[in-house]
Amino acid sequence: MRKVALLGSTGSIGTSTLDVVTAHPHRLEVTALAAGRNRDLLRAQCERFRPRLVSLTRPEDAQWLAGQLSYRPEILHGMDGLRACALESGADTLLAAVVGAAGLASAEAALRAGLRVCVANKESLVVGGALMRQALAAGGGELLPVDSEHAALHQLLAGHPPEAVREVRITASGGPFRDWDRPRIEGATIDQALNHPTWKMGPKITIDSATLMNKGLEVIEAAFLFGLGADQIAVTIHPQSQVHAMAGFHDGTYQLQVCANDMKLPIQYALLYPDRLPGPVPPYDWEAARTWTFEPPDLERFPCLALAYQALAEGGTAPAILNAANEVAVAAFLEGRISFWRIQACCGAILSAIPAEPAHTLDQVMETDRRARDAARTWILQHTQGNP
Ligand SMILES: NC(=O)C1=CN([C@@H]2O[C@H](COP(=O)(O)OP(=O)(O)OC[C@H]3O[C@@H](n4cnc5c(N)ncnc54)[C@H](OP(=O)(O)O)[C@@H]3O)[C@@H](O)[C@H]2O)C=CC1
Ligand SMILES: CC(=O)[C@@H](O)[C@H](O)COP(=O)(O)O
Ligand SMILES: [Mn+2]
Repeated sequence: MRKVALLGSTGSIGTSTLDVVTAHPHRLEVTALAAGRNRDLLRAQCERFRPRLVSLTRPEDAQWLAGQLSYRPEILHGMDGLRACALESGADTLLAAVVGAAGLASAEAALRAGLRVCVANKESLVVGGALMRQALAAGGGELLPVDSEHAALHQLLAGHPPEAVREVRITASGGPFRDWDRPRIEGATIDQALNHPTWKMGPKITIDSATLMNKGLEVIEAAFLFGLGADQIAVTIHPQSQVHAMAGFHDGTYQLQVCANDMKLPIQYALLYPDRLPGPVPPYDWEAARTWTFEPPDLERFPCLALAYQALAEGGTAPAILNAANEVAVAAFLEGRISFWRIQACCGAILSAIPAEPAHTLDQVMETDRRARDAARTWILQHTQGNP
């Protein structure tokens, strides 16, 4: 029986993870659940899964929850609560599904403690990828990707020596603006940007998909997960989201990974690895007629992808700087404070303004994250007085 601490249980990945757990009652058990502010959903999840440790962001919500439950788990809050859920619930597995850099410290701590860490929270690898790998080496546990493209690569690269691989390709749907011209993209509304063509996800990653920053973050994520250089990781636009990644070998051939666009598949892959069991998603329907198309990305209309390659090439804290600027800019866009096009402008400005340094410690990386967030907030104030 695998004992799972689930951080980010109230989100899109979190709820899909609980569907996977429900489908495998003899293999998976929840020992801890952590959420941000959605206390009503967390309360229902607690009654259903009875974790012994629970956490919410705010102390007042933790106190509220304590008065609501029909049993008495330990209820904590804040970053300490996330960390305790990872380390002190008796879990041997962490499913890291918090959104943003807020998920880094708990994922790193779980790796250092030797857990199996299943990472959906790509920002933790972008911000602290080198530190996560050090923690993995020190703890002797496992790091398994949940992001669909990286779970696909994990499957494709298994059994191939690194020297056999010429390149990997991750696919991108292209987002809702794939065939829009630049003036139209510049003025895109919040609702238009949240209208993802193929995946139902949380708001932050959905905006990242619309700018293609999601694919940029995923290029950096792949570099840390698989020890690849920027020149070995390419992006192909595939609007149907059925092929998730490709491995290209030196003889010129490719292997592709195909499955339905349902995150329960990579979640189950990571939780049950190496076992492959029937789960909540039916086998792929090859009897249905399909058309798959592939095209290169357009960096002029989607400059965030180029910024991510730039940050990966600079190395050190550059990916953390880019991620912090992006988190601030996406939040500002979702609050109607900046236009869609300013997301990339803000990210580019902050990446250029703050010099990258070698990333030695978690504290140093988080301090860089704080500085970059402050700089992004200032940039937004300076560039948007009365004009998003
Ligand atoms: N959704 C998807 O299909 C995919 C997502 N990912 C990645 O997985 C991660 C989660 O994405 P997704 O599920 O879509 O996002 P959601 O916005 O749907 O969920 C985010 C979760 O994180 C919680 N949370 C946010 N901030 C904190 C915090 N400071 N402390 C504790 N919990 C917090 C939220 O709690 P609450 O809602 O209670 O406030 C919620 O449970 C992201 O990094 C994303 O990039 C990767 C591939 C696919
Ligand atoms: C499901 C998943 O892994 C997401 O990261 C997805 O890839 C987002 O869609 P885009 O391909 O549009 O970025
Ligand atoms: Mn993905």
